[in-house]
Formats: sequence, C-alpha cells, structure tokens
Amino acid sequence: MPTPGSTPRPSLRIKPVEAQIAEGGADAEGHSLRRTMGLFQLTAFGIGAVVGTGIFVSLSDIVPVAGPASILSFLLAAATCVLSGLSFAELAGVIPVAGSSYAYAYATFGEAVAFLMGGWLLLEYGVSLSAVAVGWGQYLNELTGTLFGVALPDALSNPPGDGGLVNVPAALLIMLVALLLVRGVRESARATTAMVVVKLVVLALFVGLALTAFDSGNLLPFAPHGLAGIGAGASLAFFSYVGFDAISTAGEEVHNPRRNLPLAIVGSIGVCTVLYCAVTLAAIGAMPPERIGDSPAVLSTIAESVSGSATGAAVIAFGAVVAIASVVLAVFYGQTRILMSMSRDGLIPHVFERVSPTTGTPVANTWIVGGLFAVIAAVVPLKVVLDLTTIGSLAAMALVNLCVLALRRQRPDLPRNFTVPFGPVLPLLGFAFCLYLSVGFGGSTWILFLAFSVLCLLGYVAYGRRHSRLAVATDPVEGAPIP
Ligand SMILES: NC(=[NH2+])NCCC[C@H](N)C(=O)O
Repeated sequence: MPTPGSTPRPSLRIKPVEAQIAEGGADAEGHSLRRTMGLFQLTAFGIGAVVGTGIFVSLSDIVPVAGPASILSFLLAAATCVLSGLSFAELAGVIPVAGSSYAYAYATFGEAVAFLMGGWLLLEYGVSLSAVAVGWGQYLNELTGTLFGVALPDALSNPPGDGGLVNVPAALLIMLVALLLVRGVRESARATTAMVVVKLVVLALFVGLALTAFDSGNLLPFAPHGLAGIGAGASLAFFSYVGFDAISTAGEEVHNPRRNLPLAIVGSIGVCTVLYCAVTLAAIGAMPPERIGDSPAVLSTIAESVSGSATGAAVIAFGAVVAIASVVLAVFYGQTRILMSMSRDGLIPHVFERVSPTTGTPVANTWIVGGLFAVIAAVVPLKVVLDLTTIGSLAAMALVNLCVLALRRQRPDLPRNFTVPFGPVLPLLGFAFCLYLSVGFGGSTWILFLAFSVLCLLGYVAYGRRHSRLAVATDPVEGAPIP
C-alpha cells in the first residue's frame, strides 16, 4: 500500500490529504466557498438529494419480489447506508473537500482506483440522472393524463424494450436543466428546503390517504419469497437511498464540518427510512401486493383507486413532478463538479474543467454530460438504468468503507473528530452489506457493470496515467518528485 513520500508506481500514486484540503479552499471558479450551511440546512440538503424518483416508482419492482416484507427490504438497505454513511462521515471529517468518494480513494488507494471510483460515480450520478428523469416523465404523463385527459403515446414516452421508441420528456428535462446550469442557475438553499417540504408533504398526504383504506389482510403472507425475497428487495430499495453522500461534497460550505457532516448523514438516512417504510406499509395496506406490480406511476394509481377520484392522483403526481425536477438539477450539478475535480487532477481531458468567462460555469462539461445522459434516458429502459445506478453506487460505497480502514493505517496522525466506533468492525460490516446487496443483481447487470469498470481502467491506462498532474510533478522514470 502506498504511503506519502514513497516512490510508487503511477497507478498507486496518491494525492495527499493536505494537498486536497489546500486545494479545497477554492472552488472551481477560483473563489473561496463560504461556510454558510448549518446542521438543519445540511440535513435538508441530504434529504433533497436522496428523495427523488425511487420511492415514487420502485415499489412496483420491490413488492413483487419481497411482498409485504418490502418494509424489511427498506430497513436492510437503510442499515447498509447507515454503516457506509458513518464511513463517509469519518472521511468527510478528515478530508472535507468537494470530491467526496473520488478524493478519498485518491488519498488512500492511489490514482488507478480513484479513476475507477470516478467511473462508478458516473453510474451513481450520471446514470441516475437518466433514471430520475425517466421516473419524472412517468409522473408528468400521469399528471397531464388526469388533469387534461392527454398523455403522450407510449412510442414517445418509453424507450425501446419498454414498449416505445424514445422517451421524449426525460431527455427534454435533462437538456432543459443543462440550459439552466450553463446559465449559472443553482438550486439555492432556500429552494432546496422548499422542495424538501413539497416532497415530505406529498408523501405524507399519500400515507394519510392510503391508510384510510388499510386492509391488514394484504399484509399476509408477509414474506412470500422468504429471506431471499427480502434481500433481493433490498438491492432494489437501495436506489431510493442513493445520494446521501452528497452531504459529504458540501464539506467546504458547512459550519463546523467535523461535527455536522456525520450528524446530517445519519439524520437524513433516518428521516428517509421512516418515510419510505410508512409509504410502503400504507401502499400495501391499500392495494394487494399482487396488483402493485402493474403501474408505472404507482403511488398515483393507488391514490386514485383509494379516493375514487382523480384529484388525489393529480396532487401526488404534481408533487412528484416538482420535487423530482429539483433532484435532476442537484444530481446533474454534482456530476459536473466531480468531472471538474478529475479534470483538474489531469485524469480526464481539460475540457471538463474549462469555465466560460462569460457565464462563470463549465459550459462544455455541462453540455457533454447533458447530451450523453439525455440520450441514455431516451433509449434505455428504466429498469436497466436503475440497476446500473445501484450497482455502481454499491461498489463506490463498498470501497469507501475500505478507504476508512486504509486511511487509519496510513495516516493515524490526522485529526479525527469523528471516528466510526468499534474499530474496523462497522466499516467491514458496511463493506459486507454492500457486497451482499450487489450480489442480488442478475447476470446482465453484472456483465454491464464489469465491462464498464474494465473500460474505465483502460481509460486510465490510455489517458489518465500520463496526463495526471501528479505525473507531471514527478520524474517519469523514477516516479520521484523533481527537486
Ligand atoms: N447521486 C444521486 N443523488 N442520485 C440520485 C439518486 C436517486 C434518488 N435516491 C431517488 O430515489 O430518486
């Protein structure tokens, strides 16, 4: 394992914690970020990044495999997140910079692994951008259908493989958000808080409405497919939790990050878990599990069948459309910033870090990300993008758990105001849980994931290794710093 000051092979070059923190004092535009966020805002920011399409669309996948025990699937996914979230908190406390998982990997396992982590983050952010946009389109269709009686035909609202040709609304949304980001529009802290309130209110309304038709008979048999079903359900439920690590990217903008980051991570996972379990219980109570598998905008469908009118369905759909659009903005923004850090490190081409002098934003970066993931949203089935996002996020989180252990061994000297308790036990458990959930995916997801990972490593060998800023700063032959 490389240590600072040693003369490692290029792929094992690490970027020391101190260097990352020193650079972290200035944002991509060259200004220092101001520390403006407190614990409450940070927790709201976390909930805002986490609650998106997942809970609105994925019950129709989870309930058929786990039955009423889907609630346990959500708890299992949450446990995985809390364990890994503690690891994020420890690392974010030591390395409070915007690069998050990518930065942690670069400080511990070296450049090749950091590059691979960057690739997995492309699944966690970029591909999830497509997934979230597709879910948004389904609820938009539901909304226009119930309000005006017009919905897009399947051919224009679904990709090939899901009974259509191209998903127009999802791709349009991504391009529209690209336009906003290029012009420098970012969700303000106040808008984030407002969106969080909209989401919580809509989901609470759903729970209240669905509970009026609660039939406890729907809860039996509780676990029709046993433990295996619960595990498979947890793999699918995990998507709904993806995003809490965004909290660790705000390390440069938070008061007292060493205290507030861990609290906000655990707090936002906790709030989401309560919410998701309540929604699941209410949904199953209101509609027999065997019928939940049929509908795309499943929460609206249940609301309509319970209330017997379209109004309930329209309110839920409206809330989903507003709230999910804000997630697209946040995830898209996150993806462009991750690519900027990799580009500043020289691992990917400089076009990704170039900031336009007129708009002050990374214009080319934004259009490349927008174009690529709009196409994916347009033509790839939802299930495929959901599963790829999840397996990529699980891989990234599994590795973050190992980063904690590596950094403790390599840099015991660094100040840690928050340390995951019980020594290596919880990070190791976090790693094992991530592994367990990822095993739940089928062969085709694994093949896509492994092929993508190999491509990333090839990309590192072909480009990153030679253009790395660390390579430029060291003697190419000896790998030693040039005096
Ligand atoms: N990197 C991200 N924040 N991706 C968005 C995650 C999706 C979110 N958990 C949802 O349920 O829709």
